[in-house]
Amino acid sequence: MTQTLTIRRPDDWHLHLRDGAMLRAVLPETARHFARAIVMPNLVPPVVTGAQAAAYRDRIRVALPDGMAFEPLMTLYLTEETDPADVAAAHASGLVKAVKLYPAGATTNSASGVTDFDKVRGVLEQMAEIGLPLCVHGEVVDPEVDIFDREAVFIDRILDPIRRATPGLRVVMEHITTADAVAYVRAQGDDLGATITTHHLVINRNHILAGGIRPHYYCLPVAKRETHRLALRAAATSGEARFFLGTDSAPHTDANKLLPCGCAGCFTATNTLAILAQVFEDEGALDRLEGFTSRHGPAFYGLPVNQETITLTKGEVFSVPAQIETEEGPVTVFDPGFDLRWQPS
Ligand SMILES: NC(=O)N[C@@H](CC(=O)O)C(=O)O
Ligand SMILES: [Zn+2]
Ligand SMILES: [Zn+2]
Repeated sequence: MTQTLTIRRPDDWHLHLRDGAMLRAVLPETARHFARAIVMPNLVPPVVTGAQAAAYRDRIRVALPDGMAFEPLMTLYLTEETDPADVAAAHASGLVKAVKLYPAGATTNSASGVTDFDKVRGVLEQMAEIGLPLCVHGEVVDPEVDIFDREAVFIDRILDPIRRATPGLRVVMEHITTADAVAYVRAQGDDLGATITTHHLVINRNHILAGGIRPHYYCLPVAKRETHRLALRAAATSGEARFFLGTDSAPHTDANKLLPCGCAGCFTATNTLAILAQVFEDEGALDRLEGFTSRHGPAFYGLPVNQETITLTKGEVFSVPAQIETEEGPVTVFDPGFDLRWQPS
C-alpha cells in the first residue's frame, strides 16, 4: 500500500548556498523542494552591507535554473563595524530578513564575526526597534571550554545577557544541538525561536567518532551524545511553534572535508525531506511534519505560509546520488544510515 503525505511547500530557515560554481551546483538541490530559504552570509568576504546582500541575491537569482521558483531571504553578517542605519535601510526595503551573529572564530568563515559584544549593542537595539530578527551561531569560542559544552555555555554567558540587555529583540538560536538549548528556548517567550537541522535529528557523536572517524558527519555545532539527539527529536516533533527546520545544509568539496584539518558542514539539501519524513514517521508524528517544515518558520518571521504544496509518497526504497558534482569537485550528500522511502515529487 502506498501512503502519501501532502504538505505546504517547505522553507529552509538556515541554508548555505555559497557562491560561483558551488552556488550553481547546490541551488537546484534546495529549490527542487523548498520555496524559500534564509541564506547564510558567511561568504569570503562576508555579506556585511545591504548593497552586498542585494548583489548576492542577484547572483542567486541568476544561478537558478530556468523553470525553478525559489526566493532567497537575505541575511547580513554582523561585524563590530556594522552600521545600524545600513541595516535599517536594508530591512525597510524588504531585502533583508535577518542579521547573523557569528562569534569570531566559532565556525566556517567566522573570522569577521563579533568578539566584543558591547560593540554591536547599537545595531541590536536598532533591530529590536524595527523587529528584525537576529540569527545566532550559539557557541562560545573560549578554548578553555570543552567543544561539547560550547553551546550550553554560550546560552549562559552570551545569549541570555544579550537578550536581557535588549528587550524586544527577536532571536533565532540556530542549529541547536543540546537538551540545554531545547530547555532554554522552551522557557522563553515567543521572541525566541530555534532551528533544528536534519542531521542533528539523525546522528550523535558516536556516528562521527566510533569505529573510525567520519568527516562527512563533522559539522558545527558538533553532534552531541544520544540524550541530546533524543531531546532534539522530541522538540522537532512536538508541534511547538518555536522549533522549525533550518537544515544548515553546508556544502564543502570532498577535498576540503577529507583533510588532516577538514571543514565543518553536512550537505543535506538533496535528501532532507525524505529523511525528515522518516524521522517524523518513526516518532509517530507525521501529522506534525508540516508545522516543522512549512508553518512555524513563516510564523516566527512574520511571513505568509507558502500556497503551493508538495507530496511525499512512501514506496520502495529509493536512493539519491552519493555525491553531487560541482566544478570545484564532488560534494558528498549526507548519509542518514537508513533506507529512504518517502519520495518527494
Ligand atoms: N555548520 C557547519 O558546520 N558549517 C557551516 C557554518 C555554520 O553554520 O556554523 C558552513 O558554512 O560550512
Ligand atoms: Zn553556525
Ligand atoms: Zn550554518
